[in-house]
Amino acid sequence: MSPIRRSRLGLKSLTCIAYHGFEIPSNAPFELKPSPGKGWGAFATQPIRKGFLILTEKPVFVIKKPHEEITEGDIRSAFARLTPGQKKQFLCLRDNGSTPFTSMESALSENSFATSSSMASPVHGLYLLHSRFNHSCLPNCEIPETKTEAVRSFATRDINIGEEIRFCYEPTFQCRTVYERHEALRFVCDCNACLPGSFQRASNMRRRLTRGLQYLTIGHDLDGQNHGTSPAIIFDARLKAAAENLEIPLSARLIYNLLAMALQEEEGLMNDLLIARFKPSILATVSLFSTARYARIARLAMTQETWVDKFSIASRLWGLADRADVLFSSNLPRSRQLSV
Ligand SMILES: C[S@@+](CC[C@H](N)C(=O)[O-])C[C@H]1O[C@@H](n2cnc3c(N)ncnc32)[C@H](O)[C@@H]1O
Repeated sequence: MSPIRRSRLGLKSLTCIAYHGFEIPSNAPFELKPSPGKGWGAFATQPIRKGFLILTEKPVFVIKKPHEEITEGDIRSAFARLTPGQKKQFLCLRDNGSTPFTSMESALSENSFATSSSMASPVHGLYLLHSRFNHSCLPNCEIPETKTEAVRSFATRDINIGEEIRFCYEPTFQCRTVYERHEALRFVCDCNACLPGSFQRASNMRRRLTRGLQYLTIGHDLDGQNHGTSPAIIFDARLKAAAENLEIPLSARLIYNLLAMALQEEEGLMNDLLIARFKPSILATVSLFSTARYARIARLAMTQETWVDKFSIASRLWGLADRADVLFSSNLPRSRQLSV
């Protein structure tokens, strides 16, 4: 049989065994192989310590356009500029490790990352290796947003040899129930938070609560909008209005922030990247207390080892009004940056 055949993309495609031809850096701590029920995936070939940089990867090509404006023609032009070796690897891409993609657009959307968080200059890059990482709602790896074209993955906990390396495809999933996650993913994830059982039930509750706590502290929902009743996140109309007007008192704001962190810790989602993202705003809230005794309690809370303990100490502030509350809510642009 000839190794060359016409693919459904209308391009000459190699009959390659999916992904065997991909060039993995010799020091990369993983291999690509089939992952039961998930096509192919990346599996640790050595123990990977928490915080370890797993892979830095440059894109095969980038397209500087919003995702919805990228056309088949844009991708064909980018493809035409590739080296023969890169073309060969691109043509080895398979939909979930099995069938050839039906269009260049679907090949790109399954294998790309948006690398610019700026709405003004969106960039989509095609990444052969990171696109092999499967999803988990309880991941052991994270690929932080980046403004550079190279994307990097980090271990968010220790990963054992032979364990699959998986990241969460959508950051808002920490606030979404299993039903909402599967609807967005369009496949059924098999992690502990998704499999029916007591962990899943507790997980749904934690994630729903985290979403509500975020609404209370940022003043809007995950999509940046204030929501009426559908879906109802905050049922108490006065509390909801206070959140949207950023009138939640400092004491409650700190408690909500710490409870959200404690819930993520309990869920198994806590990691150094998450702490780096949220701790500065929590410390900023702590620094705003002007009543000496409240400020002392807030600082004491932050010295505790776990987020549950931090929350537990901060709860002593519940219902207490600080002199800085008014200042805080009248300083909207600044206070919007101070929440989880
Ligand atoms: C970017 S690809 C990941 C690599 C892919 N498994 C492969 O063989 O090339 C994304 C696709 O992998 C599959 N997938 C990823 N995570 C999964 C999971 N947790 N459960 C089931 N399928 C998953 C889905 O079909 C998804 O559309």
